[in-house]
Amino acid sequence: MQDSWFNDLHPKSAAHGHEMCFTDIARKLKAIYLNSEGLPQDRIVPTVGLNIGRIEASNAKLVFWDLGGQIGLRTIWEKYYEEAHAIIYVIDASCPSSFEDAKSALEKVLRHDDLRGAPLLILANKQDLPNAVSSEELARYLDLKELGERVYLFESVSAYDGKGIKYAIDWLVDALERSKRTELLRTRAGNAAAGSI
Ligand SMILES: Nc1nc2c(ncn2[C@@H]2O[C@H](COP(=O)(O)OP(=O)(O)OP(=O)(O)O)[C@@H](O)[C@H]2O)c(=O)[nH]1
Ligand SMILES: [Mg+2]
Repeated sequence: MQDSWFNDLHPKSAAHGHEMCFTDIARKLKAIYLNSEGLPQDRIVPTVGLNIGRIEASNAKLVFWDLGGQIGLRTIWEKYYEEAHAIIYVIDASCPSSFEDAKSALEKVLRHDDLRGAPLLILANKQDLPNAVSSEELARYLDLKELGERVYLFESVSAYDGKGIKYAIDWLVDALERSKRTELLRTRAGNAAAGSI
């Protein structure tokens, strides 16, 4: 899972959960939406703190909080939940031995009260590799019981060739626009701004 970000004219956020590869996805997003390459692939290292990325997609300004997926860093994630508008969770689809861990970490994310109603985008990354499983297969492997009423999408992507990324982000922008949580967080941000005048 990685992390993400959103803020539009009215603040919008997406927290991202991630299981490897979020940073490369963020790099690809910048390449697609900002015509900028970001860091070269060989300069991307495991994320320890927080990387912040900003893009504009479908007239929404998105702010991504990219968090490290290493086990020892996951306790940091929940500090970002309350203000996140959505969750992007990136899974290395070419590495089935990591799915069990990805599943239990994601279930914990989904059980957290502070993320209630946040749309969930699960990216089955590394589709450029021949052994990667599709988003449908990944959904079957994970067999998430915690989805409840949550709006979610499993999508096959590759941070290397860009496959699926634009579709996934367009879906997320649409989900955010329809989300009650977005409304709630915007109202809260508006009230906080008014209170500080
Ligand atoms: N083949 C392939 N490799 C990828 C892809 N995305 C990321 N990688 C590689 O996978 C490794 C991990 O990528 P990162 O983007 O650092 O993963 P991360 O999720 O940010 O990792 P943490 O920061 O530790 O949470 C790097 O060696 C990347 O080059 C992809 O779509 N295809
Ligand atoms: Mg990273």
